[in-house]
Amino acid sequence: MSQAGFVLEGVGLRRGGAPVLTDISAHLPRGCCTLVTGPSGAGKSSLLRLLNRLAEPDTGRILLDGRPLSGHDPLLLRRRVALVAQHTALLTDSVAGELAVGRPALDAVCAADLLERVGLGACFLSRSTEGLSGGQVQRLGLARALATGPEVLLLDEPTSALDDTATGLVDDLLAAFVTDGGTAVLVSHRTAHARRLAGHALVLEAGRLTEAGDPARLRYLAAP
Ligand SMILES: Nc1ncnc2c1ncn2[C@@H]1O[C@H](COP(=O)(O)OP(=O)(O)OP(=O)(O)O)[C@@H](O)[C@H]1O
Repeated sequence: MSQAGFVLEGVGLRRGGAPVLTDISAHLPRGCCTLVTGPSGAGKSSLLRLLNRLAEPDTGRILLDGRPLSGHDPLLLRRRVALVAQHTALLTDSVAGELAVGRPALDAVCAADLLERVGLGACFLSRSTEGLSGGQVQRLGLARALATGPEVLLLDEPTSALDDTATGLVDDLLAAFVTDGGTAVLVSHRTAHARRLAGHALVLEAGRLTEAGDPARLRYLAAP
């Protein structure tokens, strides 16, 4: 029987003539938050981009619920598997416009609710994107991803520009997303994330998978 969630089989990726990911085999279960951690440059963001076909592996393959990702239409896949990038690229000049990128038919009540959930508040709905702070743009990126109603959220350091209060709010939102049956893949350096959110963790070092399993048992996360 196929495994629910993502399965990576011998995945390799090269960039600029050098290996970025080498022979990664792993399971990222459905209905769970998987933390992807490891040192800077280990290949975490590159791995995330493979999961919604923003990049394609050079070797091996990735399955989602038993079906090769290469057989999924990339645009349809990205509605189900939404990426919140490390640095959100704004695509319009208004907050409402950004949310509509994710779901054009989004009504004002739902849009206001999304902004509340990420801690921006409904008052942001009438704002221009000009002048938003880094932390506000980061939360708008998360709201934009949630607007599509994704099954899977891919999150690349989603709280790197946030203070402790806003980080706690985003963590609560992610925990609720997973409790409601969603699947999350979270790239983070913060071990607090592992303790609070992750049911499973992968450690990448120099493009290789060096540990996988219960975050509480991983050597990398136990290091001071
Ligand atoms: N398009 C590219 N061309 C050349 N090298 C690349 C490209 N994309 C990624 N790399 C290299 O691949 C390696 C992994 O990058 P990646 O951004 O995936 O790491 P990361 O673990 O997410 O790092 P960080 O924690 O610093 O964000 C790095 O050495 C990076 O320079």
